[in-house]
Amino acid sequence: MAELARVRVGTAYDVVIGRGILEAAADLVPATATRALLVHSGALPEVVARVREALDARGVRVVEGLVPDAEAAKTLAVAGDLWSLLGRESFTRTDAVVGVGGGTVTDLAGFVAASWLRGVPFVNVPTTVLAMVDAAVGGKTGINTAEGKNLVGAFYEPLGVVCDVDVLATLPERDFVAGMAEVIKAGFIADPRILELVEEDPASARGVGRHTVELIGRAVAMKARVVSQDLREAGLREILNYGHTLGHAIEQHAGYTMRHGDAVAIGMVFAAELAHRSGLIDSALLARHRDILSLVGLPTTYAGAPLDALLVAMGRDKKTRGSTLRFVVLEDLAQPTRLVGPAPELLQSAYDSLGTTA
Ligand SMILES: NC(=O)c1ccc[n+]([C@@H]2O[C@H](COP(=O)([O-])OP(=O)(O)OC[C@H]3O[C@@H](n4cnc5c(N)ncnc54)[C@H](O)[C@@H]3O)[C@@H](O)[C@H]2O)c1
Ligand SMILES: O=C(O)C(=O)C[C@@H](O)[C@H](O)[C@H](O)COP(=O)(O)O
Ligand SMILES: [Zn+2]
Repeated sequence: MAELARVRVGTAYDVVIGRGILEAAADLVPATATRALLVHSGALPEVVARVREALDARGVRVVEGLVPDAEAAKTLAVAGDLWSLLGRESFTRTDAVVGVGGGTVTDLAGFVAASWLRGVPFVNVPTTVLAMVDAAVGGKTGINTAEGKNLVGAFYEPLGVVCDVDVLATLPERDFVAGMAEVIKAGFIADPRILELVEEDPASARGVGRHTVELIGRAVAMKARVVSQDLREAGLREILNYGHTLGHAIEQHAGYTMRHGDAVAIGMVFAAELAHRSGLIDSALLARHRDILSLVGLPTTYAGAPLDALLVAMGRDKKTRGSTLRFVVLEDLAQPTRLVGPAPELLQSAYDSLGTTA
């Protein structure tokens, strides 16, 4: 058991990154808790068993909250099933929710914790790269609706986040790489050293390699800095949405069958095209987007829908004001800004460029 890094998020909680540290999740559950709802998808029985045993050892009675895998977990029906379970088990405000899994599980578990009795303690045990660096950190919880991604949710912070890098050994490469989209996002918006590390050793972005722990640590630290200043997304926090305006619309259009990280990768290329075509970034920075995303195996092209089919969902993006779309774009590396109300022709030409490999 080794703790490798600890990142404080605001004044509220720590994200601990280490090896063999899963059991630490049980220590984060308040001493007053007599029950814990263990939310997981059944995909990682050994990981869940270790957390369950650690809770048992503390005298906390574990209630199994088995949910569907991936985006199928983030629905009103699944949240409703968990609320019913909490009701049947008479969960009180001193009891806890523990989410063990990828970002879909931690988003759902956090939302259920935020809404049950208007808020009960919860702990995150992220098991994907994406959940470690992003979803489990920062207090955004929620579910999807047919109309859009994360349209229902709450800002609600965990008591702590335990990232055990050892669990990534079983993560399929495609899911590992999808999580790296959010790490690369952190590189473009705030921490260019991330981009250098990936370019130097792309293997560390495809599976656990020599730079992986540093990549995770840097991305977590970046997110912690941002959310510590702007938990409720009054302004600064919007930068974390780089690539998400189009990305979320693609996910909704595809019926939530595409990996979030893949959609965000495409969305970042789109945002870079918007910035380049608006005279904000040069062709080298635009090319760096396509190059680094391709280097790790992320998609950079998309022709799955006409732009018109995505504009409705983009209109429901949380950054939209009235009917004015707002995109996070770069004006230079690590200098994010907003592009407000881009002309339809600009949107179309940037979008058309995604249909090619140019
Ligand atoms: N709340 C936030 O701030 C925030 C930030 C980023 C993303 N998200 C959300 O996170 C979700 C995506 O999360 P994700 O990419 O982790 O997807 P996911 O939760 O669907 O996990 C991907 C797949 O990996 C499997 N898996 C998980 N851990 C594993 C492991 N260690 N070994 C083997 N298989 C494993 C899962 O069972 C699943 O099939 C999206 O819904 C997205 O909207 C939220
Ligand atoms: O934490 C944030 O803020 C983010 O925007 C991080 C994103 O990577 C994440 O996908 C988030 O869930 C998107 O939030 P939303 O508010 O656009 O639904
Ligand atoms: Zn995201």
